[in-house]
Amino acid sequence: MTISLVNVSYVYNKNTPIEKKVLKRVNLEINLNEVIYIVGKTGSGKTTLLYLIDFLIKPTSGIIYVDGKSPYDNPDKYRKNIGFAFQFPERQFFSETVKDEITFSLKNLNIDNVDKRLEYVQRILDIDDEMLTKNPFKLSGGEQRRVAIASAIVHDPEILILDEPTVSLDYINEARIITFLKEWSNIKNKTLVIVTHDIEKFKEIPGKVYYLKKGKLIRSDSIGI
Ligand SMILES: Nc1ncnc2c1ncn2[C@@H]1O[C@H](COP(=O)(O)OP(=O)(O)OP(=O)(O)O)[C@@H](O)[C@H]1O
Repeated sequence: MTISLVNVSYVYNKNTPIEKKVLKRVNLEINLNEVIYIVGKTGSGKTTLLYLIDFLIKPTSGIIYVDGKSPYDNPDKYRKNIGFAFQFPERQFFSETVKDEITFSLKNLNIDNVDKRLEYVQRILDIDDEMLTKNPFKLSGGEQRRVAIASAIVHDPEILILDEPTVSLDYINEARIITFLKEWSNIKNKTLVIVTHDIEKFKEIPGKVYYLKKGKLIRSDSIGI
């Protein structure tokens, strides 16, 4: 799956006194097997850009294509191929147990092999059986982050989008996430889009780097390629 943004602009509260132009004529192509980093200061529009890439919002102007077609006629069809872990995991949780949280999308998308898929994400994200029985809202920050990512990848999407996956994690949890990302990015036909304000942390995972500055998306030197 290739996602293309062509001259995409985004304005919050357009034509009101609190209008805020966030993205200005952004061009970006996300191809299969790529790792893409989006870096920028706080408030530069990184999360807004991710919402556009997941078709959660529509551009104010410009066009988004998926494999040459508009995703907005049937966004769920295309979203099946995308996993999104938000910056604040507790805002994406809604289940009473970690197991229900992780397996929700499998039931929702009518995917079989629930046990196998669950086992896989438990292994790759270091989630033990005891954690499965816990309330996701009561986990530590590092555990919540792993559960959020597990929920985002359990249906085996092609594209994984992560908003600040390592922010406010201790060293051990950060290392776990980096190890997972290395493993996942090496799987064939997977694409990774990572928003971060700290690109240094990801230097072991080669990828293209883009900077968001004053609403413009600028290609920078790649890391590790
Ligand atoms: N729903 C909204 N309504 C109005 N303005 C918004 C809304 N969401 C975000 N903004 C504003 O748009 C700008 C970009 O926000 P965004 O969250 O995309 O930035 P960011 O780069 O992800 O920031 P951070 O690194 O702090 O998470 C900010 O100035 C923010 O205040």
